Amino acid sequence: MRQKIVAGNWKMNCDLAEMEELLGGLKNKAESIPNDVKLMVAPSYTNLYPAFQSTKETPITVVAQNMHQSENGAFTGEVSPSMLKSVGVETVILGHSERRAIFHESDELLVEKVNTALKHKMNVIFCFGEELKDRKSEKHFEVVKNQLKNGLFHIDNNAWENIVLAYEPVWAIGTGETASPEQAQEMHAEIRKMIAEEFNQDIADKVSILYGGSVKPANAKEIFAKEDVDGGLIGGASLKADDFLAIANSY
Ligand SMILES: O=C[C@H](O)COP(=O)(O)O
Repeated sequence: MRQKIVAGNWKMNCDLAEMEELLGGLKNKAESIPNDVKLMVAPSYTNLYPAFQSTKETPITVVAQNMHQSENGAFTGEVSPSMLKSVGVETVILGHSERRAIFHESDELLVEKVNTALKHKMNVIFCFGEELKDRKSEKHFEVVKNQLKNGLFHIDNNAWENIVLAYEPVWAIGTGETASPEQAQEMHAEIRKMIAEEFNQDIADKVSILYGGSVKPANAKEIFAKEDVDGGLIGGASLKADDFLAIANSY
């Protein structure tokens, strides 16, 4: 049975007071979500420790949106894996399309980040997804395969225990345009096939694959109903407690 996950990526939103209000709304009703759904939130760096403290006795897991690939050193503005772990964070999102596009994170850099995270026994939510031009030219499977091959498929078989995948077609992120449940299912099934070919069927069957891109209370149920979709990585809709909980309750 694969772990179902609904994760909120809060991106560069919420100052401390706003986050506390949002977390308060989630904590009030977090017990209402199905037991087999793991609820995660990814606040900004400055809010990680207060979020961790505030959710200690709740089913909510706090994760980081990014981290540096080095342990420490002269990297102004960066945060290392041990810094994250020291404030209670065990999971990090890597490879988000905004990191790739705006901050020029390459596959090579992601290999380093993945290795560092695994070395520190952290869990990784590895994001990838094609752009609109790739889908229009029917290169979406190829693009996704290359992102996985070049950024993630170097890991050992046993490292898969610490990996969650998040397929996020760039054209669906923050645009209001969602991949159809069929498009999501088609890609997720293909990803599992790629993993079975490169690793083995058992790994492919066990890894959770989340869908991300304009998931909302109105469309979550249909998307989550698909066989190979194991949850969602939610941006905009995770910033409203009721919407985020409604998405988690769509299972
Ligand atoms: O990490 C989350 C994704 O970028 C999806 O964002 P969105 O739900 O606002 O489209």
